Amino acid sequence: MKVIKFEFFFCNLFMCHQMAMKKEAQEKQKAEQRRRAQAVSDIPIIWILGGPGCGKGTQCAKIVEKYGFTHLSSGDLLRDEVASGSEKGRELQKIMTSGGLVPNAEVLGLLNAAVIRAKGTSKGFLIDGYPREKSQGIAFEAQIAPADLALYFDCSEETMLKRILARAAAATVKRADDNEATIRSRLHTFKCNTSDILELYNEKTLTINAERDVEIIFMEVVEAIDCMLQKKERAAKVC
Ligand SMILES: Nc1ncnc2c1ncn2[C@@H]1O[C@H](COP(=O)(O)OP(=O)(O)O)[C@@H](O)[C@H]1O
Repeated sequence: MKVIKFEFFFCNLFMCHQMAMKKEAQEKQKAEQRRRAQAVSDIPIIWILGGPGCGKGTQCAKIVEKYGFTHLSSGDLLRDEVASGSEKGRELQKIMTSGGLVPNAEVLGLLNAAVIRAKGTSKGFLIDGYPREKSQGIAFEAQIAPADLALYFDCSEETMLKRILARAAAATVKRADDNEATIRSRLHTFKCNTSDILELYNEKTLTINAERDVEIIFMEVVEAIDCMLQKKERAAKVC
């Protein structure tokens, strides 16, 4: 009887110890996440939203030229993974050529790694093509850092379709997803998720009419970024 009690006591002690260790590891992980988020949140983060062919790429190039920000395109990061020829890349390619969304864990992992690589020298991040779903935005802000601004390039479906078809016809290197069926599917995926994102991030989103001249659109972009940078600077002084 005594032996059983003794064993029971040690078994409980062992379990308590295991639980305490697990809790400690979880706390450490949370603290590390907070530390990383703090380090990144000093750097401006801008989400670039809009459907395929809305002109995000053109505006991102102009923003990089003016502000020297780091441009991270989720589509480019995924295409790099596909080009690496890995098993994971082959899986991703299947989803991408269907016009659907790849699992967020993959995209966020690639973005997170790219942010970590660049954060020591970056003046700001342009996160292009992300979030594509409300849940992606929530995961990004919890795991990387809050976004300071979202720019949504609003464009009609006909214009986007026309632009991508024209771009595909002129391109020397064809993208596997630039055929009419996949473009329609990409437009559909975009349409299904965007209103939820705009609703959740309404306060930090500027909707820009992307059917106009590139330079006129860029003037609006610059105004929004300058305003955000001033706000961030003022907030840093108060802290
Ligand atoms: N944030 C994301 N979440 C899930 N899938 C993504 C994301 N970004 C890109 N992708 C995948 O990569 C494909 C190409 O993305 P992208 O180059 O941004 O093209 P698009 O011109 O359609 O915006 C998308 O159709 C999708 O399959």
